[in-house]
Amino acid sequence: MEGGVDYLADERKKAEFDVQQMKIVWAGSHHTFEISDRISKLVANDPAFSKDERTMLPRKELFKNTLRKASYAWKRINDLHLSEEEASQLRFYVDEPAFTDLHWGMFIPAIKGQGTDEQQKKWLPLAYKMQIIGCYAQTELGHGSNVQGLETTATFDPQTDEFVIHSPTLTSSKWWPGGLGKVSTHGVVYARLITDGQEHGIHGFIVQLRRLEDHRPLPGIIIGDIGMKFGNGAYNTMDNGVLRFDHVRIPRDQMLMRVSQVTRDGKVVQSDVPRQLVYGTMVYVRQTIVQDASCALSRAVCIATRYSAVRRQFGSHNGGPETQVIDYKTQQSRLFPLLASAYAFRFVGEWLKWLYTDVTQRLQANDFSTLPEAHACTAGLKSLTTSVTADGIEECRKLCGGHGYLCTSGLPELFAVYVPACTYEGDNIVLMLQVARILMKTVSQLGSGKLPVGTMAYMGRIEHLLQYRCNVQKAEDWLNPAIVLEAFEARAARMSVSCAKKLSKFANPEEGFAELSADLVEAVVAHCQLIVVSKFIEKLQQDIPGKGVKQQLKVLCGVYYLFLLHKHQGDFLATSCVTPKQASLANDQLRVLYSQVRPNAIALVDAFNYTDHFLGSILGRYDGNVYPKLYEAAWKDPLNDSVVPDGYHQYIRPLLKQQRSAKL
Ligand SMILES: CCC/C=C/C(=O)SCCNC(=O)CCNC(=O)[C@H](O)C(C)(C)COP(=O)([O-])OP(=O)([O-])OC[C@H]1O[C@@H](n2cnc3c(N)ncnc32)[C@H](O)[C@@H]1OP(=O)([O-])[O-]
Ligand SMILES: Cc1cc2nc3c(=O)[nH]c(=O)nc-3n(C[C@H](O)[C@H](O)[C@H](O)COP(=O)(O)OP(=O)(O)OC[C@H]3O[C@@H](n4cnc5c(N)ncnc54)[C@H](O)[C@@H]3O)c2cc1C
Repeated sequence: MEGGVDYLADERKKAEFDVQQMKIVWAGSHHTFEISDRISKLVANDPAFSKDERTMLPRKELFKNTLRKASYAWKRINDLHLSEEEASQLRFYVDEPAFTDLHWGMFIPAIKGQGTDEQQKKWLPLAYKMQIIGCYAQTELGHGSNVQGLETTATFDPQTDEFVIHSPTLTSSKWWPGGLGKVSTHGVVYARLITDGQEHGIHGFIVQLRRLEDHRPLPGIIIGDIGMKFGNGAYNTMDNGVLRFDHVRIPRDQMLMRVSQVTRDGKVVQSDVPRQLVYGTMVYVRQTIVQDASCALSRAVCIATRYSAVRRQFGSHNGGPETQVIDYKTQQSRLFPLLASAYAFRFVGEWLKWLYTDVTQRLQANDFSTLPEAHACTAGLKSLTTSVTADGIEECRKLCGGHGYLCTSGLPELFAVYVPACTYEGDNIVLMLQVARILMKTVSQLGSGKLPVGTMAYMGRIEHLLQYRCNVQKAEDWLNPAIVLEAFEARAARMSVSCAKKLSKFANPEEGFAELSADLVEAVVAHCQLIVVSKFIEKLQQDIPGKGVKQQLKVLCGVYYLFLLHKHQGDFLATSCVTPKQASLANDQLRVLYSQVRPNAIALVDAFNYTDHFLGSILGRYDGNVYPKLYEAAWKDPLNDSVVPDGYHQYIRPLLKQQRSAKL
């Protein structure tokens, strides 16, 4: 502990639950806790992983530093014989976006999901040993969301048994892929398959981009970085790239052929797996993004909560200490719902990981029935959780007042790194509209006897949900999970049915869908919030050991759903799911829950088990020793290297002199 002082020690004494057990609940199991605890400390204690000056480095130095860290991380992974799980934790705690994220997170999964057994056998060992480094090259200058609109072509040449990869227009230049700009030797490149003059849609191809001998681009390839992105440090450690092909030839067996095959004579043969598997890597990554959302949000909340307990303003009586800002009800009403959301996203992320694993096992057994559910849940939850997290990080910055705006608070960089999550892996609105299509299809099939399944199963009780009347009489009734679930189900179902009714009035359904798309997005938000609420409630039905742990989670769950109910009162009232009186009782209960969170707030963020290295924030320091450290850090800024700044003689002195002579 810094100087032996723990400014948050009193706060920690107030905790009413077993923090160590909560750490295990947060991590998911003893096993994952043990690994993340050990690896996060290993990274934190290694000066080679220091991130002190990241926001002050010019781009070239910043990038070189990232290369150094990534190569050192790889060395540590090998020297210590880390398992795949430990290695991925190590990369996570190094906490610096790098080409390795795309290599392990998209290139390898794309080959695994879309390559045949033979292709996997050939490419995966090279990738696992990092003898080749790969990226995921899908998006182009002209098209990202509209994957079917990509323009890069892969034309089969039966003479040579090769594909010719070509960028026919400027807008067909690949644009954005991470790791592409300066590092990747290979890419899974998405292109329009053409055989015998006929188009066969978008497919993935493994294309070598750089020579393995000297890293120079292969003939016919133009490649580079797309330039600086938002924020200091932040995502600029990543070499998002541009790539153009001029009739580049690759062997036929480098088309990923699990979904469709091209034969020696140029025939396209469809496998019995659905075409949508070409989108499978995106489904995988969207699922991981939901888990990442809870990490990013919890990190911001940890900083804002600790600082809110350290910071005091106003309210001193008889010379006593001023009020800790965490005791202001307005501060609690902004902070505690975010704390509750971090826990809610953790549990829904855990569930989504289970769903994804289940779907993958079914796919391997040629059962494709749950693919639409996987698509709807990953797309919807990715959108919901990233939007709330991005806004939540910014709210945490405001909760930290002026000091939150300093880079040393860690919040500006966290925000800058995080916000593109609302765009990459599918723009959040575009993904919501995907879920809207599935919701509308589900509603339209309700009369056909086909019962909705999975997270849409509640729609099967549509008659009941349309008749539903909430019977909350007093504030505490809102603590009953069954009542809450029904209210959320009825709201989501009624909003979907209302959209479906309006849609049916349009002669052209596509026109109707476009016209009503803003309403549809609101219905999807209601549906996705229901999923998160229901998974939190399900979590509470499990056996959760540890003194007071389950009770704290019940309180957080209540904060999560009652905050949503309060924020979206308009929906609940407009659909007559609750009365104004019941909405007001919900808000009364919410205030009671805030006061129950208050004494446990610091312990609830300690349960994330983040090291000071990972948090990267003076305001969020474990010991709360904020002011001396802020003061100390200011003097490390390069601007303070000299007492008189560079430029004084050139600009300041003449200015002052001129004013002096004007006065005389
Ligand atoms: C981490 C940092 C790095 C970042 C990396 C990146 O960003 S990488 C780049 C990330 N880039 C992006 O994320 C791009 C975002 N854009 C897209 O994903 C697609 O272009 C689209 C989904 C918006 C439209 O697709 P489309 O033009 O094909 O048109 P359509 O809407 O007519 O759908 C046809 C059918 O397919 C179904 N279906 C759709 N997707 C999936 C799926 N994943 N799975 C299963 N199924 C899916 C859909 O439900 C429909 O089913 P139905 O009704 O026939 O039963
Ligand atoms: C940091 C970062 C990293 C990335 N990494 C990669 C990578 O590794 N590999 C890769 O291939 N790509 C990558 N991308 C690209 C990313 O996947 C795309 O930018 C993303 O899918 C959004 O597509 P877009 O840029 O075409 O947005 P656009 O679709 O042009 O979006 C612009 C606006 O139009 C709206 N809009 C678009 N279509 C519709 C519609 N049908 N209905 C209503 N509104 C609509 C959107 O909501 C948005 O407001 C990355 C992007 C970023 C920012």
